[in-house]
Amino acid sequence: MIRAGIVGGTGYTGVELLRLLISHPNVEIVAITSRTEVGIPVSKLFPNLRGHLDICFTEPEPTQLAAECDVVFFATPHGVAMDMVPDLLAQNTRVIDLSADFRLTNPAIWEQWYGRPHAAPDLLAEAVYGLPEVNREAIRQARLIACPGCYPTAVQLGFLPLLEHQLIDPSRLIADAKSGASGAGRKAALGTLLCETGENFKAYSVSGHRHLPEIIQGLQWASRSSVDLTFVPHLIPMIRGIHATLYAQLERDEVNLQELYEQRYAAEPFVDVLPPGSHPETRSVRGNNMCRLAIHRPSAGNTVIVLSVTDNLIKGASGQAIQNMNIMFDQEETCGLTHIAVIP
Ligand SMILES: NC(=O)C1=CN([C@@H]2O[C@H](COP(=O)(O)OP(=O)(O)OC[C@H]3O[C@@H](n4cnc5c(N)ncnc54)[C@H](OP(=O)(O)O)[C@@H]3O)[C@@H](O)[C@H]2O)C=CC1
Ligand SMILES: CC(=O)N[C@@H](CCC(=O)OP(=O)(O)O)C(=O)O
Repeated sequence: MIRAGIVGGTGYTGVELLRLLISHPNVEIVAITSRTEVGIPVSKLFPNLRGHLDICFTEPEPTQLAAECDVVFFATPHGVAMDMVPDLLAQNTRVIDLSADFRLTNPAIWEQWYGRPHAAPDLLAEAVYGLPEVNREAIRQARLIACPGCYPTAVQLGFLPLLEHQLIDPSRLIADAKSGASGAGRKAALGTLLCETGENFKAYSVSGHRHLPEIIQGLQWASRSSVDLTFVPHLIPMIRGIHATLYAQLERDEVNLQELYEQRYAAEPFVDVLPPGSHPETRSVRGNNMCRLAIHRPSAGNTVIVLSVTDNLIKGASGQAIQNMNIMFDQEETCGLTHIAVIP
């Protein structure tokens, strides 16, 4: 059995980790932390877990977690994991961080976007970016995984095949992305109140979102050249789901793009390339770990449009984290992740 702990168990990615890990046959959840709910049974806060998990929240304490756990998931805001991870690694506990603390390899860029110096810059070179479709072999050996952000997952999976084959102009990429409100987490915030998000639609952080450097870093690894991206996130009045519409300009058109995508992702259990002419829907991935893609080339012109949908809390966060754990601990990669999306 893999003994798993979760730091930040009262948030949305935390409760998704719990829901998914409970149905994993080879995982025992041994610790779940909260600073505010210590001693409270998990099922009191999350009624969906009643009858499935009988443990209480405890303080986030690295020595205790290291003693109890083979792997610790951080489902905490940025800036928390980087203070605790060195202690856990020193005691041979592996770490899967859902926050952005270890996603950017350059500490100066991290400081620029997250507004404080990085507390564990020595670990940035060791951390493995946890996008299995790119880094599977490195993930297998890793002690520390930096799970990709929700937007970066949807955008990178959509652009990768085009960039890996140098088919598009890497200086003219556009990602027009929409997210449900759970992407902002469970903390109380005016902007995610029902009366603020319902029957409303808006762009935000257009002049610069902290996912921009992360997406560019990943796309540059794929293209092995400099990349320029216009990234515009939007908040849509739904709870879960990301829909990214990606635009690129073809520079070579001898390749059948549908076949390229089908071949690139043929062996990937969680990337589904839809038939030509499809329009993927967020509800087709709601509650599951899939990224569904469709490729369009309007009027057979030079503009390629890729549509990419994920559930921000699953392939965009907790499901991808468990996919990484499965790879690290020699489990079947799909173990605990085979739920079918919920419609309606
Ligand atoms: N929501 C999403 O769609 C996605 C989120 N992420 C990332 O995952 C992480 C978690 O996100 P999400 O679940 O939405 O966030 P929430 O705000 O819903 O939950 C945050 C959790 O962290 C705990 N926490 C907050 N501060 C601290 C601290 N200083 N020390 C220890 N625990 C702390 C909180 O518990 P308590 O206050 O009880 O201690 C709470 O359980 C974030 O970094 C987020 O950016 C990544 C991809 C997608
Ligand atoms: C709708 C919404 O607010 N989404 C969040 C991003 C989601 C996320 O959690 O990304 P990180 O892991 O990088 O924090 C935002 O735009 O800040």
